[in-house]
Amino acid sequence: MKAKLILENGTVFIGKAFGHIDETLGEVVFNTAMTGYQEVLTDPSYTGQIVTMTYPLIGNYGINLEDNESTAPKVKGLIVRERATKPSHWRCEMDIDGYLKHHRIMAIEGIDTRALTKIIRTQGTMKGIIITSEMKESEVQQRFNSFCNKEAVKRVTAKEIYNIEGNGKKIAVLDFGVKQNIIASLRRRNCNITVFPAYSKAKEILSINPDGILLSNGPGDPKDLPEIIYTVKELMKQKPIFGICLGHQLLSLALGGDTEKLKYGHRGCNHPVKDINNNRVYITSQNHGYVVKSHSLPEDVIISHINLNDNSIEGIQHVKLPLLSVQFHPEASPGPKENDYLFDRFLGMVKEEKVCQGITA
Ligand SMILES: NC(=O)CC[C@H](N)C(=O)O
Repeated sequence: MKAKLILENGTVFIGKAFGHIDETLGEVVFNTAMTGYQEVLTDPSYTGQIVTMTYPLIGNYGINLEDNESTAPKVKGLIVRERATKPSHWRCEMDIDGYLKHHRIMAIEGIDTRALTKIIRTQGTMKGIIITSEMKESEVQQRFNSFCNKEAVKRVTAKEIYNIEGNGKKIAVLDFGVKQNIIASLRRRNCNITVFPAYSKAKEILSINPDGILLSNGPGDPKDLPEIIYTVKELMKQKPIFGICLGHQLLSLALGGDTEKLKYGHRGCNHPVKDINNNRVYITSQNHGYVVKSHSLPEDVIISHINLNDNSIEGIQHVKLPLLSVQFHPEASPGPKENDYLFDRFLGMVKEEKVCQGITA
């Protein structure tokens, strides 16, 4: 069935609908990963967003149910150049069309994703709507005006506290939309994990007396979460903390820093980041639209990682307190696994090893 993608700036792309055929509205972003579409679809940080994959063929190895980053796709929609209709892989359990249909996610194929990406890159991230029937311009505008993603964390966080047994360090995970591979990375290190819903109070989290706290990734603007920033402020004086992506932004805000929206975000699997601690460059997996503002952090916070494409802040550490956070995804999924060492650095910090080296913020 013929479908249209209409952008907020008025550009119209014509393609063909697949997945769940309906109408969908979201913030249009692009991801440059060549593989890993399944992990992208199920990463809760994409809640409210329609993702364009810049790699031209998507779905060629199908979908397996083991590699998902959460129980269902979280994207608002998917845009591809070409959808593979005959996937081939020994772990393939279904094709992407069937998977999206099952979870009622709309997608569009046959789009010039290069042209679309160039628009986003030059004009910035904007809203978009995918429709299959005619819609008046005023109605499209109304849809755009109605879009709001402020409740995204509430939608994807755990509804209740749960525990995953382990005989290692006791780690409290604040779930803002946690990716499964963050949990798996802690499990591989035998941690005893307790996952808390995003709006849990500091007192509740501290009542289990964790050895360390992990602030997870998650969707939306960190500044929409003032209650959580307040909780982080209380926690950071008492326990070692590791923040990932949204968790890094929330920790930075709690420390007195500031965040801002990037023009078109960083989403992909090959972003070079320098770790100031060991002076090495790592290839990182990224998915964020906001970033910690340069020169906004207080003097006792140092920058531990920088992005070599645009020099933006990719990680921070506190000089006195055991606090560390990164903007990228050390758990990968999708992407290179070489940043996994950061989980060890965090657990080292929990064991009171010193990790403070960096440049003044
Ligand atoms: N992956 C994440 O945690 C994303 C953080 C935040 N929602 C952003 O877009 O910047």
